[in-house]
Order: sequence, then C-alpha cells, then structure tokens
Amino acid sequence: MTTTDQRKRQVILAAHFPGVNNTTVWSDPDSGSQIDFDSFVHLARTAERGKLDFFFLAEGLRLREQRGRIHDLDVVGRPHTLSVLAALAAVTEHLGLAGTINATFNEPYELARQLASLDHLSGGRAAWNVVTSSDAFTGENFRRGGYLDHALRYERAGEFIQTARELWDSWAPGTVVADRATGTYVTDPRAGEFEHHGPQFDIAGRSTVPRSPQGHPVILQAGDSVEGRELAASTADAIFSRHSAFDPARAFYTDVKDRLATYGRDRDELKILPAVTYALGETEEEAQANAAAVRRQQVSPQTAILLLEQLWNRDLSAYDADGPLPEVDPDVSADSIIRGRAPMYKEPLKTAKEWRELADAHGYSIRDLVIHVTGRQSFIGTPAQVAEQIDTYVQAEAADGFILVPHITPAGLDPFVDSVVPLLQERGVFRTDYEGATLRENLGLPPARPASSTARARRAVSA
Ligand SMILES: Cc1cc2nc3c(=O)[nH]c(=O)nc-3n(C[C@H](O)[C@H](O)[C@H](O)COP(=O)(O)O)c2cc1C
Repeated sequence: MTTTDQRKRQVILAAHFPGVNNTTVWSDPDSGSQIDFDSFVHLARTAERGKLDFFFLAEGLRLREQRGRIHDLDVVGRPHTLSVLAALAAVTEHLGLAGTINATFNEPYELARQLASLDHLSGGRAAWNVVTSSDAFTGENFRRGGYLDHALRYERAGEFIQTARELWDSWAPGTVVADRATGTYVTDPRAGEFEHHGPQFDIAGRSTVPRSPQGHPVILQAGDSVEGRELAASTADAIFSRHSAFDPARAFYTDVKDRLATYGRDRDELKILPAVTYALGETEEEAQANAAAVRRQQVSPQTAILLLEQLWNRDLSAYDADGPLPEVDPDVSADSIIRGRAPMYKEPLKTAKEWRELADAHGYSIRDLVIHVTGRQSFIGTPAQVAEQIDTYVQAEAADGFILVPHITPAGLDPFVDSVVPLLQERGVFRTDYEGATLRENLGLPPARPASSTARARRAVSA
C-alpha cells in the first residue's frame, strides 16, 4: 500500500555519489573512502532504504591538472562506473543504477552490450547518462585521441544513442526461447542482426546480448547547450541539469519541455532533474548555521586560492586566503592553467572587477569572497522546510525531481533519507514502496520507443 496522492505530481529522487569538486568535504572526520566498495554500498543501500529512484555516478576520464599538478580539489582516482554499478546490482533490489559514460570516445557496439548486460544483471535497473565531454587533454587517453568540436560531438552523440537503440532492438521482445527438447534457443533466425551506416558509425553484425528487461536502458543527458537540449528532447528519458535555483530551473524546464512536441513526444516522456545540495537543522537558524559551516569546510584556505587561480589564470600560491584579493589582473594571454575541464569564466577581467567591488563593499577576504561566489546549498532548512521546497519546485513545474549531492562520502545522504523522505511521503508526493518492476516504470516513463521511430522524428526535424 502506498500513500502517494495521484492528484499531485510525484517527486523523483536520485543519489549522486560525491567525490569530485569542492562540494565534497574531505576534512570532515566522517568522510570515508571514494574507492572502497563499502562506500558505494553504503550510499546505495541508504538510497534504497529511502525508496529513491536511482544511484548516480559521474565520470571523470582524466585527472584534472592545475599549474601542472593533479588538481587537488579532486580526490585522486575512482573506479570504472560500469564495474561499480554491476557490483551494486548484487547488493540492491529495486534501486536504479545510473552511470555517466562518454559518447565521444566509446563505441556503440561495446557500450550497448555493456549497458544491456547491466540491465540483465540488475533485472531492469540500468541507466546511461550520455555526456560528450571532449577536450584534447582528456582525449589523449584514447585511441581516436584528441578533440572533436562541439557540433561534431553532438552529431556523434546523437548517432551513438541511435545506434545503441538499434542494437538493443536487434533482439525483438520474445525472440529468445530456450526449448531444450528440440534444442532450439532462438525462434527468430535474424535475432541480434543489425546494420548501421552513418557518418559516425558504419557497422554491421549480430549483437550477442538478448533483449534486456527494459528493452532500452533509461537514457539521461547532461549537456546544457542548445545542441544538448535538442539531443535530450529528441531521444533522452531524463536530463541531469545544473539549473537548481527556482527561476532558472523553471526557465530551463519550460525551454526543454517545449522542445518535445517537435519530436512527437509528450511532456512526461522527459524528466528534468537538477543536481541539488542541502543543509538541514532542527530549526531554520540551525540549518543556516550548518550551511555556513559546511561552506567554510568546502572552501578551505587552500581551496580558496585554487579556485581564485582558475579565474586569475595565475599562480596565487603566495597569497594569504585571509587577505585581500590580488591587485594584479587575471592573465588572459596565457593558456588556461587548468587542464581537463572547460574554462568556467568567459570574461575574466570583467568578473575579477566585479569580485573586487564585492570584496570592497563587504570587507571580504579571498576566502570570504570565494565562499560567497561559488556554489551554495540549494535547500536549507528544517526537514519540513526542505520537503516543502522540493514539493513546491515539482508542483510548480520547475523540476520533475532532483539528483541529491551530499557533501559527505558515503553517509551524507542518511539524514536526508531519515528526516526529509518521510515528510515527502506524508505529503503524498513520494512513494512509500517501489511499485514498478524496472527503473523505467518507477520513473513513470512509457516503454522505450523503437529506434526506428526516434530516428524518423530526428530526421524530420533536421530536414
Ligand atoms: C549537470 C552536468 C553534469 C555533467 N557531468 C559530466 C560528467 O560526469 N562527466 C563528463 O565527462 N562530463 C560531464 N558533463 C559535461 C557534458 O558532457 C558536456 O561536455 C558539457 O556540458 C559541454 O556540453 P554543452 O555545451 O552542451 O553543455 C556534465 C554537464 C552538466 C551540465
């Protein structure tokens, strides 16, 4: 029995395994390993205890470098996404297992097989977050190497998903019948046969993995450009978005949902899931104090200098984080001192001027300033206030749900599951038990459309 109120829009919740960027607080005594399997198990089991929709892993294909050294806001190294998810399939029962995997450097035949295999092993819980991230520095790791420009990356990503869907469709439902008496295992002699000829992929053969429980694993998309939004609107089941403040979230939601009709899709066929952080307390004042304390932990003096260097594009290691901002301007003539991620600041001189004005007006030190201008907790309050904020976003169509990013690995989700989830359940907007057999069903998604219909819709739009 559930208490969900079908008149109200239901909230989707996922758990992001923390570990990169300065959201994660490694100095906290409660922080554990980002590599030990126990850490993954802890977060996944907590998520499943809270009836969350899925567990989510981001992907970093090369350790970033800053001034030629491994960028120490990253904790060094992490295991491969698909191996972790396959292992988690064995210790969870209902939780979706979502992995970020690059479409620029992989090949559809291999990745489609891996994802279909995960879908089999997990009984229909696999999801793929398609990213295109490409820079020559990251690309050096791969055989095809180097760089694809933005437009080409998206052409490749679109054709990659299309080809993967064709591979998944190459085994139609019900083509596998194991009849031991006659020794027949396959009723359709063409099962698994595929042929794809396109600008990015020209392949043919027979897929080895029979149709998996979801038919097609759930597909998420995480690019923010127009090309990324179009890719999501044409073919994804969900978007991992960075727009978490209410107004930008609502604008993003409307923008992307409005694109769906062009591809003959309903507004419910694509779920919008911003990444969010949270700080809780027994009173609002306590929550605000906790949020401020976490911000100071996240931006240690050393982190403040490292983050400032990313705008200034200079070695600022001689500066005191508790002192004033540098008087020298950012270096816009040199190559970026950070390698392995896109430059965050498009207009460094203008931004530096704004930061100096802000620091002067408030008497901010470097550290205070960085705390002020870099990310902050999305939801701050008592559990009841946070549950209300989440519900408000979803009812107001600013999101279909959220990907929660805790700041402590691996136990940072525990307080949320223990205190906020029950209140969302009481409000009738979150399940009290898993109802669907697969992730796709739990997310309220329709069965996957055949690859041929998605391709037709994409072709019609680009014509
Ligand atoms: C919310 C969000 C999460 C992302 N996560 C990853 C990731 O885990 N790994 C990765 O390689 N790229 C990641 N990306 C980068 C995208 O794949 C893409 O390369 C980048 O956003 C540039 O594409 P765009 O111009 O369409 O935004 C992420 C992007 C966004 C917006």
